[in-house]
Amino acid sequence: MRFDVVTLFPEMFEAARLGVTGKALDTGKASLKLWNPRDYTDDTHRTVDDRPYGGGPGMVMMVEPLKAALQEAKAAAPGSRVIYLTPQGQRFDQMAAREMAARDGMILLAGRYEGIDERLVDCCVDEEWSIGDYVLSGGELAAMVIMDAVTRLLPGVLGHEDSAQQDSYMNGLLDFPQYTRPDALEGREVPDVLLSGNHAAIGKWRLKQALGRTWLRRPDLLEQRELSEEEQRLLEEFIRTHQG
Ligand SMILES: NC(=O)c1ccc(N[C@@H]2CC[C@@H](O)C2)nc1
Repeated sequence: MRFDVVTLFPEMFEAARLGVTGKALDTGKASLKLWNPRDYTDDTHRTVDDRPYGGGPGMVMMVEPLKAALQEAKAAAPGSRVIYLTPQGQRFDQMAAREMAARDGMILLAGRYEGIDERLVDCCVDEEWSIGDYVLSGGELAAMVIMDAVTRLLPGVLGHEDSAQQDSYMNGLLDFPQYTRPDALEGREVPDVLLSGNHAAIGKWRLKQALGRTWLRRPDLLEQRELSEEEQRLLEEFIRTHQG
């Protein structure tokens, strides 16, 4: 997976070199190259933004430096589509992460200020994506969210292969509760089943908890998900005990 990012703040992406994403970069499962539009200016002030036509607050990123940076990135990553991070984009979710993880790479365009000149979107952007209905001061954090969600799905990146599969949203349910040592803490105990070593019972308990939590917190997710006979029974059991 090749990530190319067009950004005025390449230093922000040092964060991607930590943790699971850092390991993916170190082992070559992913690569990251940063392209700064400021390096593609030709004036002494290295100008990348200007005032908006039609007036209004703030500044807009100019086409030429962005286009020049994008063209270099495209030459270096010919098969990669250009993704612009923006609240106007389609909503990113786990399904989109799975689809993107199958690609060879992507070029992520992170804007700043009030946004980018629309003619850059028209000429050079293939897809617009949003990580949620809120405004950020730049597209960089949205780009890193997508990079993280995609990288952890790449084969061999997560220590335990099926832990990505177990993740909430991978099977359309929220995650079951997790516990680790000590087994008793200020009178709060770890559920006995988890200490039993009975893996069938543990699996059933976890599925029941995932179903129950989804029912309690995100009933909308349940509506979109077919339940098997066993899942339906486990959920009904959860609801009965939940209602006391
Ligand atoms: N919700 C999101 O994914 C998102 C993406 C980008 C963003 N802000 C940038 C700054 C200027 C313009 O390029 C857009 N805010 C929110």
